Amino acid sequence: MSLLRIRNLSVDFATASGQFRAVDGVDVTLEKGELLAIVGESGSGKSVSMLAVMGLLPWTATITADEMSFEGRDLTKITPRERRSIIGKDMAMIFQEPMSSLNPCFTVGFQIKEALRIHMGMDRATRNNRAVELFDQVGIPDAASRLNTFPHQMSGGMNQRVMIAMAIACNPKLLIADEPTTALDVTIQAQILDLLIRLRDEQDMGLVLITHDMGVVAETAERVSVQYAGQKVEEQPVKDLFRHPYHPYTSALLSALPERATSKILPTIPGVVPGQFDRPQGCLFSPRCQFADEKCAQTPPVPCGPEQGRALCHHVDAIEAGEMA
Ligand SMILES: Nc1ncnc2c1ncn2[C@@H]1O[C@H](COP(=O)(O)OP(=O)(O)OP(=O)(O)O)[C@@H](O)[C@H]1O
Repeated sequence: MSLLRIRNLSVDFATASGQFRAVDGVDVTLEKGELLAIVGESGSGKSVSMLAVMGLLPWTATITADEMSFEGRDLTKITPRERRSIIGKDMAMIFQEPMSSLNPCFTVGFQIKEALRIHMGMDRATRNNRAVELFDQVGIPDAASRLNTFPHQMSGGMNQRVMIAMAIACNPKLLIADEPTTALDVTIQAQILDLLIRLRDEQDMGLVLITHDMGVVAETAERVSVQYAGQKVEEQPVKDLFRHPYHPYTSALLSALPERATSKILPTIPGVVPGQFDRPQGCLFSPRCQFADEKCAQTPPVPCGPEQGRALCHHVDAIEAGEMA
């Protein structure tokens, strides 16, 4: 039984200017202890798909899925009470901006102990000991006295460690990290990623890492799912994806990596991810794809087989054969 299994997930938002499909038929499978990276540019629906799993989307969102299960439990059918007992305990999520996720009015110690009180039912002394232990575990120096500080008295990196400590406080089986290092400087980024991977190894939890950074993916993940405009366009083990991407969007993302650059100017992908009003009729990547033809513009593609990374493209074979150059 998979830890997380999602089939054909779609999310539509009701907006002042009509319905907007932010996630379109996405599948995600995660096994116990596995590290899956979800990559894609801003606006590709990475966060919304995981917020749907966590039940954290606003009322304007309509979620549909053929299956959305956690350890075999159907997340679409559980009561709000059951959901509250799972979220923050068995399933936890950390966000990009620690300062906007922590409550500025309470000390970080109060916030972590509150999670331990509600989910683990620990008494005051046990909560305090566990909070110190967690701060030590995530590398916060002088843990006991740090419990009494407010978020604004700590650096961004330390606050992100507090967020991680809170997320792992109840030994979650699944941790979703939504661009956990984007707001941090490069040296701290590496420390936070190392910390997440170490915790994954120690606690054997499933980890979903949402990022737009292919460099981070190369260093951390085991499997990669590439999302574009709300759709999954390719999925492969990380080594295979870097060696042989099948979807032109994946190839373009990889070509934009500085270490793969063949000239002084890094290649970019022209244009932007389509929004509510400029969604193409056929392949959503077609307006930006160098291989797109009339068929791509008119007809939505269906995914290829697993041997071709389930690439959502009409021309995988022809591109490989060099017929579309
Ligand atoms: N509450 C909302 N109402 C309407 N549209 C929304 C809402 N939340 C997100 N969206 C839209 O859904 C799309 C996908 O957003 P999402 O945040 O999942 O993208 P992302 O791939 O995670 O990007 P980023 O890297 O910037 O977080 C975007 O076009 C966004 O504007």
